[in-house]
Amino acid sequence: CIKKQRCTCILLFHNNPTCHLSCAFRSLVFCLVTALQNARERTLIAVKPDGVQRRLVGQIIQRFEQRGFKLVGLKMVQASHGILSEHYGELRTKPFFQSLLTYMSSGPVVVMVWEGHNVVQASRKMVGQTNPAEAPAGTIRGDFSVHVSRNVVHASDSQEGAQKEIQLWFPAKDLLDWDCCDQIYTIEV
Ligand SMILES: Nc1ncnc2c1ncn2[C@@H]1O[C@H](COP(=O)(O)OP(=O)(O)OP(=O)(O)O)[C@@H](O)[C@H]1O
Ligand SMILES: Nc1nc2c(ncn2[C@H]2C[C@H](O)[C@@H](COP(=O)(O)OP(=O)(O)O)O2)c(=O)[nH]1
Ligand SMILES: [Mg+2]
Repeated sequence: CIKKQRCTCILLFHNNPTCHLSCAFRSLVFCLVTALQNARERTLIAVKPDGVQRRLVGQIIQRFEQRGFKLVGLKMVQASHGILSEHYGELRTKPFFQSLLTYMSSGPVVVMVWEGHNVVQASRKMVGQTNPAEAPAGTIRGDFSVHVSRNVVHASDSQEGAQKEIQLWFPAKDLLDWDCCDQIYTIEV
């Protein structure tokens, strides 16, 4: 007698009070689990070589922290063409693909995994359009960049993409599950 659709649980009442109670309990558990899963959504953010060279790492991290997201993985790496070709596999046929790899491997990148409610979509909005000329002021690209080939930061563009990119850049053991003491003040669980 429970119909589940995402977190919307509809109870269809009938005459058996025991079953009614157990249904209510199950739907409550389902809602809690769904809320926790949403809160654990993760995305991959990378400060590209131009962002590192221009000492923008701190300001970029600060934007994600102050929005209320939780940092669960962080490293600085000199990325190889191998990992970058996989990361940008969908752009393989684009005319700028080789120059993109050259630019992305030209210096260190700071790669991060951020966690939180709706983090994939929210971070795309915080980052702004691919072409900084179209990115509004207030977004990272809109505030810190002028040209599409030097747009400072990467953000996963879907939950599926985020999962693949996180697996590509981080072994699971390097991602930390930790309790944020302010979590109850940033989402409703
Ligand atoms: N026309 C272009 N000229 C130069 N570089 C480009 C161009 N279009 C895209 N790029 C580079 O390729 C990257 C990947 O392009 P994509 O279409 O995935 O944009 P994005 O998703 O906004 O960026 P990213 O994947 O790095 O977050 C861009 O971030 C940018 O660095
Ligand atoms: N040089 C050059 N680079 C480009 C062009 N289009 C995209 N890129 C680069 C910048 C992007 O951040 C990166 C990845 O492209 P994307 O995944 O389509 O965009 P985005 O996810 O970074 O917003 O590739 C492009 O037209 N020319
Ligand atoms: Mg992209």
